[in-house]
Amino acid sequence: MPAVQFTRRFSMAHRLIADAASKCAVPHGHNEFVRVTLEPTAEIAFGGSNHAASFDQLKRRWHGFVDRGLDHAFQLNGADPLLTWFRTHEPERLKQVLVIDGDPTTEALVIALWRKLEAILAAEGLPFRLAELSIEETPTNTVTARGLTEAERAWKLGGWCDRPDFSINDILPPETWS
Ligand SMILES: Nc1nc2c(c(=O)[nH]1)N=C([C@H](O)[C@H](O)COP(=O)(O)OP(=O)(O)OP(=O)(O)O)CN2
Repeated sequence: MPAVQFTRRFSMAHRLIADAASKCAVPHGHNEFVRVTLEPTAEIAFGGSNHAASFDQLKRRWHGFVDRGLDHAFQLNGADPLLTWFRTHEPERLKQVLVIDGDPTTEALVIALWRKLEAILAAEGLPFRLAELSIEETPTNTVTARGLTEAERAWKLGGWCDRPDFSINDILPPETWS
């Protein structure tokens, strides 16, 4: 059955602190693209709508998350002292701070977004499975997943990854998640 593919652009900043000598330990940003491929798990209503779900149904919550959660978020390692700085001095900006267990690499974000989109598809009852998700970090660097391993699913990346809402960390209370 034909698969559908959607692409959304977002701006982000991050820094990678595991290697203190890396140029990426300094906060820097990218304009990125997230591309997802969804395969229908239900029959297309041939001769009727001729689709298993409209593009609007498929994209509404996912692109809502990209636009309202991911776009212009600062992605930080949960152990990064900058997180403490934001908690202490600019708590009002925490809604734009994405927190990951370990460095916020593009690989980690691909796994986090895979889990987020699966949660959204389940919550929306959409008859589709996620077949591929890729993030173009720069014009020369793209990271792609075509499924998750058991370890990637079990990784305690952050509870927000498995919630079908717009949250990007577990610091703020539930009333801020949508
Ligand atoms: N495995 C990973 N390595 C790196 C990541 C990552 O997400 N996963 N991210 C970075 C930095 O974000 C960095 O900004 C990108 O690094 P780099 O490839 O050096 O970027 P350039 O645009 O300079 O790449 P060129 O292809 O050389 O133009 C680093 N590493």
